[in-house]
Amino acid sequence: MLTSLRADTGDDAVAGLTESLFSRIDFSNGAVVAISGGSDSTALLLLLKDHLDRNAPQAQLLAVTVDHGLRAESAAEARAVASLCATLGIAHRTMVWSDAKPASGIPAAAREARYRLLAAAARQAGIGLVVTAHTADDQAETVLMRQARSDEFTTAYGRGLAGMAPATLYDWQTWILRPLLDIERAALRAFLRNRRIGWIDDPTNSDEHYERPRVRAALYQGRGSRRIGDLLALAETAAAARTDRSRRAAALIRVCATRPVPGLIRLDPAFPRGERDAAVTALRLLLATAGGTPFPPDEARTAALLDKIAAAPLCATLSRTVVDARRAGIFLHRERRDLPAPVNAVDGTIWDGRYRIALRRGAGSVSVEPEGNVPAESPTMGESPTPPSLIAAATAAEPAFRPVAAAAASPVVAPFDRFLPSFDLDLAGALAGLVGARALPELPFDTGKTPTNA
Ligand SMILES: Nc1ncnc2c1ncn2[C@@H]1O[C@H](COP(=O)(O)OP(=O)(O)OP(=O)(O)O)[C@@H](O)[C@H]1O
Repeated sequence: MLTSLRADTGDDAVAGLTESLFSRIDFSNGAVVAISGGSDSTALLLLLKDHLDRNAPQAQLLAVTVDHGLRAESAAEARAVASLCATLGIAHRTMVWSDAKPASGIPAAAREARYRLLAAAARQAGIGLVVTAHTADDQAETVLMRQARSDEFTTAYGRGLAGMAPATLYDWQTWILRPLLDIERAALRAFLRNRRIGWIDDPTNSDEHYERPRVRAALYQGRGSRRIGDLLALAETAAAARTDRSRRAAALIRVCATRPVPGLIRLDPAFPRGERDAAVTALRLLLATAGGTPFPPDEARTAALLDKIAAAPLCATLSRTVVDARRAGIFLHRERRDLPAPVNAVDGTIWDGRYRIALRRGAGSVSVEPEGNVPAESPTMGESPTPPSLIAAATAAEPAFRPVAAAAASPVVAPFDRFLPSFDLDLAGALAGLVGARALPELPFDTGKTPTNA
């Protein structure tokens, strides 16, 4: 639903608005505001500053600008933002994207770099929260772009049509919140004019060589607000459906999945008989987690696999994961093909998409490679013995360090480790519990209402 903010808004109305935007967010560990100097992020900075001054004056507020180095003016623009922040008494930092730029796919690479640098600035300041100024206009554009790409099936119940999540966990560590998703850009600009604050217009935002500006132009040809309101309503319905399906998939995993040994997941034979959409979603995410792939396998292929599993026995591979369905259960483990070659273990890096490496303090040179052949023993897991050949196959794909005690590997939930949208928090938590990954960091917002759409 669109929230209104009008040009003639007085202090009381702004206080009411900021209350509705920010009061469910816990700022006690501070916040980074991602500010490009454009209208949206400048307005966000002012609104949040107002809110914190009134409600949490001790909270640390840090404005961060990423200088992508893609336009001649970018460094000067970052300085202009720094100077605005100095006037407002807000700490500011510029992070420079200094890596070599790719020949194509610049917007995606810039976005990737932007989140990495924003999260790094937050981490270095001891802040766990980044706030961005994505607006209702941005959300409507996202839905239009995804509509243009998706097929009928995704359009009906698409993950994509839910648009941007109001919150995303980045690197399983830093929360990115988007509190302005219900507010139109025009309203934010009116607010800035009212306060006599200027902003920078980035010419890339209207460069129709890029997809988003083309979609933006098309959006306004269809008469702004009404169209945006319709697209937001569509996104809200899709988000609710997606969150619901994701929660049912999480419940299925909690009931049906266990981990007999590291690297091996066992599903109860009842799993394929769960609600179909939830079972397909659960299986997609389980396959990606077991195989260490950032994207889950295709929905249609996973649905076909689920049908075959129901008619076990079966041994098949999807998403680098062997699926072995037999009387004792349905077992998933990393396939042996294309495991990483022996390499030097680097602290904090991810091995095979599945494990985060932590070197022990003072460890010298450490190598990591797959465990390889192990003798098949036959431990008994409660009442149901796990087939020893499966334990051996799963263990063979586990990481082994040399020297053995110089490092440790902790499991990660591959499809959500980088970006976890709030729609899937419950599902990510169920997967983390299953594989023994680190628990999710505490939520800095109230999940009962927005910003999780839950
Ligand atoms: N260079 C940057 N430095 C810091 N944050 C940024 C930068 N670019 C974008 N962001 C953040 O991401 C949000 C969305 O980015 P996008 O490029 O879609 O914004 P925009 O429409 O240009 O918004 P704005 O008018 O605030 O620049 C911005 O509102 C801002 O919070």
